[in-house]
Amino acid sequence: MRREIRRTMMFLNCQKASLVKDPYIYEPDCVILDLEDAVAAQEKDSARFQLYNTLKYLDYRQTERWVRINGVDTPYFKEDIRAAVAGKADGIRIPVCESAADVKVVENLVSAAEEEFGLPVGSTLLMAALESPKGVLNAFSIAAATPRMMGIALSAGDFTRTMHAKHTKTGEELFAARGQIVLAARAAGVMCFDTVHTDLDDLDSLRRETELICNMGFDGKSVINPKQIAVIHDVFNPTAKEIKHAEHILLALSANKAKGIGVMVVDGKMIDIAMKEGAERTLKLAKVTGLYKGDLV
Ligand SMILES: CC(=O)SCCNC(=O)CCNC(=O)[C@H](O)C(C)(C)COP(=O)(O)OP(=O)(O)OC[C@H]1O[C@@H](n2cnc3c(N)ncnc32)[C@H](O)[C@@H]1OP(=O)(O)O
Ligand SMILES: O=C([O-])CC(=O)C(=O)O
Ligand SMILES: [Mg+2]
Repeated sequence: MRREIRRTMMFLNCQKASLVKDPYIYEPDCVILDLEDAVAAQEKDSARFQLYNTLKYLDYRQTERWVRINGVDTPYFKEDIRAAVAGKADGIRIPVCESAADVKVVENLVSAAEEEFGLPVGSTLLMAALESPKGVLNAFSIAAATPRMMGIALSAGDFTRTMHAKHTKTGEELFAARGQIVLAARAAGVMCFDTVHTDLDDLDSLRRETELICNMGFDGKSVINPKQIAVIHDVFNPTAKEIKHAEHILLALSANKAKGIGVMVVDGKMIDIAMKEGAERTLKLAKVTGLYKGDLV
């Protein structure tokens, strides 16, 4: 099912039936059925077989279904694309994407598979994981490579490896990449996602990291374990105070517009037309998540 919001994209190892059978019970916005690094080299074929059957026969309810194929430099990715499209995945995540040309290679195969399996050409979304200096530097051309592009994501495991950087809890090694990715995504009009948090037991640092990327403008975060979902949703969901403030802004802007007043004070803050879109975004997110029942958006 297609989602408007994608706060969480949870990885599932396609090698493990126990993981892929019912992940929707944890209510992530999206799942990423992984054929790449979570799957051992000798298990690629059986994981792909399991992927196809999972997509075809299991009902993931409200959860959007993505497939992480193997990279375009591997012998596996062409069959991965056929299986994902045949199973009607919502989208395909391209790992270690380095250029718009990589996106085009995948897109051409996706179009061919859509024709082969009788789906409308263009119906499968794409997203790209940027995991190397080249990928991050090419973020804008990758994000703008095709109308199928849903978003771009930072993948810090491979990024820190290729940068010879340390993966820290404070994330200074990721500042430049995060900044570049969120800028490129907004310029191209696509979504952007932060990397997985690998420290499974440290939910406090997950919260701090999620607050950082939420404040920067990211739309969501990749997830490796169900216990990370509630923390991330909690950070992304607007608070009652934010919802009230957004309502006050929209009401004040509309009332003052009629009087010819452009700048005003709302809840102690200066407000003008520049704040309208942000307030609307807050209320839309609150509406989709069931936190706002009003009719201002
Ligand atoms: C750098 C990268 O490329 S990241 C992307 C590739 N990595 C992955 O896909 C890894 C995804 N995550 C996992 O496989 C697992 O969470 C692990 C291996 C990290 C930890 O596994 P566990 O120690 O079993 O986790 P935990 O004890 O918290 O599991 C609790 C429950 O959640 C389930 N669960 C754990 N992770 C997931 C997941 N990613 N998706 C769905 N269910 C999950 C477990 O099956 C378990 O269910 P149960 O109670 O019915 O038995
Ligand atoms: O996409 C992710 O966050 C996981 C990943 O592949 C990486 O960190 O290299
Ligand atoms: Mg990776």
